[in-house]
Amino acid sequence: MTDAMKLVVVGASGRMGQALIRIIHEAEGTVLHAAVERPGAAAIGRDAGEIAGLGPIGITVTDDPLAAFLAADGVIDFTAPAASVEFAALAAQARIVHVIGTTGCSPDDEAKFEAAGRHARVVKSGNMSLGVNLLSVLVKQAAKALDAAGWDIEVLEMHHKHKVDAPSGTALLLGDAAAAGRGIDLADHSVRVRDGHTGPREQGSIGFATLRGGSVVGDHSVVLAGEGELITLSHNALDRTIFARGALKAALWARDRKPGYYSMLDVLGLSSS
Ligand SMILES: NC(=O)C1=CN([C@@H]2O[C@H](COP(=O)(O)OP(=O)(O)OC[C@H]3O[C@@H](n4cnc5c(N)ncnc54)[C@H](O)[C@@H]3O)[C@@H](O)[C@H]2O)C=CC1
Ligand SMILES: O=C(O)C1=N[C@H](C(=O)O)C[C@H](O)C1
Repeated sequence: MTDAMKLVVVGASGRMGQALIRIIHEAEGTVLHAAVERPGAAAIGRDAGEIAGLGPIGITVTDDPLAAFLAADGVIDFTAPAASVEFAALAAQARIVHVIGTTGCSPDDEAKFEAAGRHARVVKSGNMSLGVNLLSVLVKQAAKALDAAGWDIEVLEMHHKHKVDAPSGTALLLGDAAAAGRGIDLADHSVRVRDGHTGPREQGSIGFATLRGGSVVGDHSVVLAGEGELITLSHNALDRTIFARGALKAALWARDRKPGYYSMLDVLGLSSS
């Protein structure tokens, strides 16, 4: 029997960090090896289980990621772009699995994650849930079937008031899926903001609309708007455990892979859809 996979949670006291600590605690096949926070964070020196609402589990939150990574099998990272870039270099150095859920990353950051995949097994996705990844396959099919002359594509999202990046990683993932279905590059066709006298909609563009408020975990819709009819493909996240479970699945999947840069579609066997 294989040993339980030893996982480090970085960003341990964040919303996702706490959800991950709880899920790892109850899951079979994984064990929490270490919990890491940024230097100066209030959680440093506290018990990770206490922070996640489990009661003490004997893992003290540290600000030394490399020491944690060197004796671990993988790291799960829902933090911030600059932190994830730093962790990617350390995970490559330690030759471990790096699951990255962080959103709002720049093209330059993405290039660094891909480079880290030469030594680490990196899995990155703007959304780790099964539902959103399946939705992206449906969006790609719909965008392919419905031509740009007759059908306009708009991506809508709403998140909690604490979210710092926009459009969400999921909205961009769904926009990418729509663009792939149309055989175009999202970067050349996206309209991320509209304000003032914008003129009529440009045919073939993919628009984004962002809402923020309250405690919404994550709602996404892709609207395909035709003459006299609308098709709406939607996903509503009701609980952060869907992302934490997906991240754990990704870590276990990546454990026996060769170094590389993978997506959640690879993990779920949907990459050729
Ligand atoms: N891909 C997915 O399925 C999902 C992605 N996310 C993304 O995950 C990220 C985190 O989201 P939340 O947990 O809601 O944010 P949060 O702000 O609650 O947590 C982030 C944590 O990372 C910590 N952190 C920042 N820099 C660090 C460093 N250098 N070392 C260690 N820890 C560091 C912060 O102190 C904080 O505790 C965001 O980018 C969010 O968009 C969130 C949910 C699902
Ligand atoms: O910040 C969040 O909360 C979420 N971020 C991800 C995103 O940017 O799409 C995934 C999920 O929607 C929650």
